Amino acid sequence: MSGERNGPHRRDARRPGGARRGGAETRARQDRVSAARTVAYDVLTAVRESDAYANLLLPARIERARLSPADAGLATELAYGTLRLLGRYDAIIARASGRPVEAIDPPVLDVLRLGAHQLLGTRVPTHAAVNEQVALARRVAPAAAGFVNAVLRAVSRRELADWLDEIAAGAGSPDEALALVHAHPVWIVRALRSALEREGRGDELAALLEADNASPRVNLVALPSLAPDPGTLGDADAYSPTGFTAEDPIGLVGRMDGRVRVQDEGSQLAALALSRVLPVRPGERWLDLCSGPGGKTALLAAEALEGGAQLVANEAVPARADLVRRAVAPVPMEVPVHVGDGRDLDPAAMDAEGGFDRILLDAPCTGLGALRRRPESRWRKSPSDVAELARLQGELADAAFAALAPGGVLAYVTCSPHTAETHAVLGRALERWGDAAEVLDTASVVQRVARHPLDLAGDDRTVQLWPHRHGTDAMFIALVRKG
Ligand SMILES: C[S@@+](CC[C@H](N)C(=O)[O-])C[C@H]1O[C@@H](n2cnc3c(N)ncnc32)[C@H](O)[C@@H]1O
Repeated sequence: MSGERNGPHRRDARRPGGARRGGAETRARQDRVSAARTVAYDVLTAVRESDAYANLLLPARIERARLSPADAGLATELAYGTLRLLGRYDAIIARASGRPVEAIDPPVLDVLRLGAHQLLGTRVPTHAAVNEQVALARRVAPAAAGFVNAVLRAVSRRELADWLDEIAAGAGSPDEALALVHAHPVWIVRALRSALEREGRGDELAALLEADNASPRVNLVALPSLAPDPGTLGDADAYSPTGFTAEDPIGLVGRMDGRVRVQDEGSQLAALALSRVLPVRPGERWLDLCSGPGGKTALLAAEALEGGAQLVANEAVPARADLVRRAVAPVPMEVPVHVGDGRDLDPAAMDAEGGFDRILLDAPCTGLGALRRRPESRWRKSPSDVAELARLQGELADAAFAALAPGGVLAYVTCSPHTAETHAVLGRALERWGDAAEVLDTASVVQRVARHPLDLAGDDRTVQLWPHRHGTDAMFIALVRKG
């Protein structure tokens, strides 16, 4: 063993300049950063500097770097895990370095965050995590390599549980402690708590925050009548009758020509609540008002085809309207996709003079119900987004309700559980609509649609799904009938 180690040195020493080359080789080895870490670091940089979306950027970077499946998995874990838990790691780095993170150069801070995640959130051995991050620091901020080494060694000297106790103890309030430990902004912790408390389930808050920090499974939808039964393709979902998981989801999607798609189970239940609220009368007219990128439109189209209804889609953003066209292409029926602001909705221009029988308003929202899917999103949002979106949601709801035919049903859906976007928008809309509107027992409809009973809480008129309780995104669904 010692011979193996000494061999190269002896050989180098006999050659003129050999010792120098040996030093250079050692330095080169020390400076090596694995491709997976380089990709993860590049993604962190792009998210910080250019507001990039990690879930869009990462696959392209993985492909460009030609990572093996194992390295792609490591790069994904490092980038997503670091971004999700950023607030927690910043608090730990501040303590380990003895200075506020605002005083650390952003590129160096990203190196430290990536290192902290390897040390506290993965099984990467300590020496590999520290050495590679120091090598990365030498590449991106050479003067800070010693600092990175010292901080990461300090981080590595304690277990995660000890660090969490320490940052919780240093927090200014119980809410701030929860926010630091579970890596959510405080205002989001408060919003989620108040949504759970509204259902009498405030004690589930920690479970919800933890569920937001886990990677969601890849869930699939088999378009009814067009794809084989979900149970024959993989493991059927617990709740969605059209949903399932499979061993090789992406391969399966590739082979099924758009008839099998990636779709969250909660999104499927939201679309099915509308398509199955009542038996479909042939010739019914359906509208998907805010349809991009078209996940729910595709499912609605398959359901409309089965029942003999017609479907029209609308989307404000042209590029997203194109995605809707692509999503519905495998369904053998014509689904016109309009581009326009849903608030200016004109049923006559969509060939529905008498109004629509069913409208899905899957409203633009903060997406606080899908935090596990978009790792950086929680740090980018602010309470002012909520107020702005709530106004838009109310205006879209008014336009949708006005476009319903008598007896028609509106599904108001958000992938946010924030009560300002759910109950408050709905409550104010119902006041404006008065006796013309009746909220249906949405909970019974969703239970009837679901494969197995769901543990739903709160008011039966609306449904709130949750990642920690149902394994879905936190979708809100309310069915409203026009008198
Ligand atoms: C929550 S997403 C819809 C997701 C879609 N239902 C699906 O399942 O794939 C909301 C969509 O509304 C669009 N949108 C935003 N403002 C709009 C408006 N004023 N009118 C119509 N669509 C709008 C957004 O571009 C976005 O594509």
